[in-house]
Amino acid sequence: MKLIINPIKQLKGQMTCPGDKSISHRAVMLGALAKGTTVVDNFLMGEDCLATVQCFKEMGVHIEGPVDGKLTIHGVGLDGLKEPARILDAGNSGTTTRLLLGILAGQPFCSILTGDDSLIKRPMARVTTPLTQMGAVFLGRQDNNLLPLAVRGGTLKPIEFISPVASAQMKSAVLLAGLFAEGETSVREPAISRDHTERMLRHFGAEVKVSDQTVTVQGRPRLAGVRFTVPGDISSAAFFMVAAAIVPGSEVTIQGVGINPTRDGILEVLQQMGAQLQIGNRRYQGEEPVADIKICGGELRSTQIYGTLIPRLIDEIPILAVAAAYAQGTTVIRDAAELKVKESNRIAAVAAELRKFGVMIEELPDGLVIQGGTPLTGASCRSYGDHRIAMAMAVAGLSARSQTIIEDAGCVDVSFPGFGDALKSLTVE
Ligand SMILES: O=C(O)C1=C[C@@H](OP(=O)(O)O)[C@@H](O)[C@H](O)C1
Ligand SMILES: C=C(OP(=O)(O)O)C(=O)O
Repeated sequence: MKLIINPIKQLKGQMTCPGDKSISHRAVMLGALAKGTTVVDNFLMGEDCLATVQCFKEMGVHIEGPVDGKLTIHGVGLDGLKEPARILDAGNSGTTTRLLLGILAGQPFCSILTGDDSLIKRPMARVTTPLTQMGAVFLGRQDNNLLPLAVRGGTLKPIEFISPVASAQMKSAVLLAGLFAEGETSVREPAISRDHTERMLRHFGAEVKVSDQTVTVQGRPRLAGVRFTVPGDISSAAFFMVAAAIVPGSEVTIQGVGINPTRDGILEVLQQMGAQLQIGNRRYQGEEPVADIKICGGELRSTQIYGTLIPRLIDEIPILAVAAAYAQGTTVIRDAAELKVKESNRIAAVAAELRKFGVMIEELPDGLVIQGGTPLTGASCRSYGDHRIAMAMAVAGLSARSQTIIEDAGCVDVSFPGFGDALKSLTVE
């Protein structure tokens, strides 16, 4: 599938974004491990979350839907998963893989997990190493670093894990494994990463303590099914926030966006860049804060993005690089080496594709330097099979001087099915 983007006059109107991807994955996982029924509304019907649903069905969990965003999970309890007869396929999803490895580590059975061409290149030793310390046995290429991975789980012992990277996937893998260990399992991070696992564990009835950068979970909790609505995904809203910000005269309101403080770095950065952004109607959906976000087009200025802000906006860096290309001055992004091990090497992909629009951009080992303010020409872009690169480059084309084409853009369905239609519905040509 190709996305063809013609320069537009304005973006105007109201929209909602699909459900949060991180929260949707966790809802399936904890719903399966709970006793009783969990009903989730606004579940993300993206390919990544559907892969998670399929993996749990393979382990004997009865799941209905998703139909129109409603998913019903008939939980089997902490000890109720069954040995899967088939290889579990996480598709393109790092979150499915790493969190599921944490759960598989605690199962008294054998399982094999694999994924697509991108996922089988992404590092997994970051989770298999602590999970091995807890007592799980893995077999995989490069010292248990690469999928496909075979897992023999079993009785686990709790650990105090000091994580070298601020990664919610690493933290969550160890905390989920900690559910199957007697006693307290803790994870200390160098900076705080998204805390959806911690919030949702509490919602299902687990005991979770947080102090500074350390999270502790008490093993063998009684998890009970819950009902909740998944907030709109701020990482999907990000494309429309930046689109509205860079196209003069635009005015877009995105309703029901998750604004969890461990995820809201983009709001801070866009405000620093001078974007006209209003956050209103703040409320809670379950354990998660949400709000309506209104954003209007105008002049942007460059900024610096680094340090503890990075984990709070890690998935928004490709689209923030597009905002930087339209901003006056030089934007510097540092401390983001993690971008090299996402669905693509996002530092290299953003640099290569924005150069095609005529943007002066330099790659750093851990970031990017972007010279903004020069008008962009249209470009013919690759997606690298990476949903966030495809959507970021589509947005870059909205205010360019000629047509932009994104090849191989079907990958947007990983996190944002209907992205193209949502864009069209707000476009004033
Ligand atoms: O836990 C999660 O749901 C996620 C954590 C982040 O990855 P890392 O933990 O690798 O930083 C993020 O990039 C990913 O899209 C989703
Ligand atoms: C990095 C991402 O996801 P995952 O790690 O789950 O593949 C993402 O959605 O940008």
